[in-house]
Amino acid sequence: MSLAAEIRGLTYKFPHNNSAALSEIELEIPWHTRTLVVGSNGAGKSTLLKLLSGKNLCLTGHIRVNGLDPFSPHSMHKNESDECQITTYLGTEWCHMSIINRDIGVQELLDSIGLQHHLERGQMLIDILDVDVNWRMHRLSDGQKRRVQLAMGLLIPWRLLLLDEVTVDLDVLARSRLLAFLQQETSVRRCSIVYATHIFDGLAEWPDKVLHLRNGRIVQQLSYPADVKFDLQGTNDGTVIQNPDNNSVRIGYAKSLHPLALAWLSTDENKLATNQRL
Ligand SMILES: Nc1ncnc2c1ncn2[C@@H]1O[C@H](COP(=O)(O)OP(=O)(O)OP(=O)(O)O)[C@@H](O)[C@H]1O
Repeated sequence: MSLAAEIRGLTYKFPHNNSAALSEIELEIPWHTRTLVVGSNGAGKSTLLKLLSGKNLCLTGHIRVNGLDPFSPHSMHKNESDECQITTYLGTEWCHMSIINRDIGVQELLDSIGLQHHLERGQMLIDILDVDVNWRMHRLSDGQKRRVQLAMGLLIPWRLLLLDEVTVDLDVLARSRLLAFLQQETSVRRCSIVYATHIFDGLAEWPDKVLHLRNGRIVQQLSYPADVKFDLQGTNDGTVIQNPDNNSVRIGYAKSLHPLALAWLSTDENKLATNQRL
């Protein structure tokens, strides 16, 4: 299988919603890559990740993850010859589930998902995320719960990891260690990551590709290093210069994707305002 994921001609509408949440999506995710999805609230990021994870059924278009339809029962379970599960989706809802917010220990939770079969990986995640296995879930802060979710969610290796804004309440140290771990994972084993976020700290050189979603459409895709250059010499703090002759951008001064996200979302807002006036 040459691609981790492939989407062709995907258009998706939620029931009782007249406008499409995603329109005419064409996307290829090669193995060993990290794709960052950028877009304003409601742009379609979560919908895209949920369709890739098989949580929602795609009726118009074609989605393959690891060569399989993510909605088919075959892709839900681990293949016996493969130690990995096909997709892991980690979203923000987990921390609010009542089953998590009760008097249960972290050790019990980790044991219940098979820590004993992944002891070395489990210990590494516990260290990276600074999780205390003696914690009781009902006494944890949001950020501590998030760390437990990530330690549990990443325990069993995956082929495609879908991260839906789940690093938002981590402290900077845990987030930075986690990003380094994820980068290492995609370089040492056959897997890829798609990560939707509004927080761009520490992400300047983390992705291989950045996708800009607007109103459910992919309006730009930048590949590293060809299309993204950081101008460390310039004095024009945070200016984004779009090359009119090709798909590339030059990001001024700050080695951060924050200026790029800001420029993209401001364009989206201006386009929306123009469309509303018409
Ligand atoms: N369950 C649902 N039923 C109907 N419409 C929905 C549903 N979930 C999302 N939508 C609509 O689909 C569009 C895309 O939503 P989505 O949640 O994918 O956006 P997002 O980019 O993840 O936004 P955010 O940054 O706010 O998380 C929005 O217009 C939203 O109103």
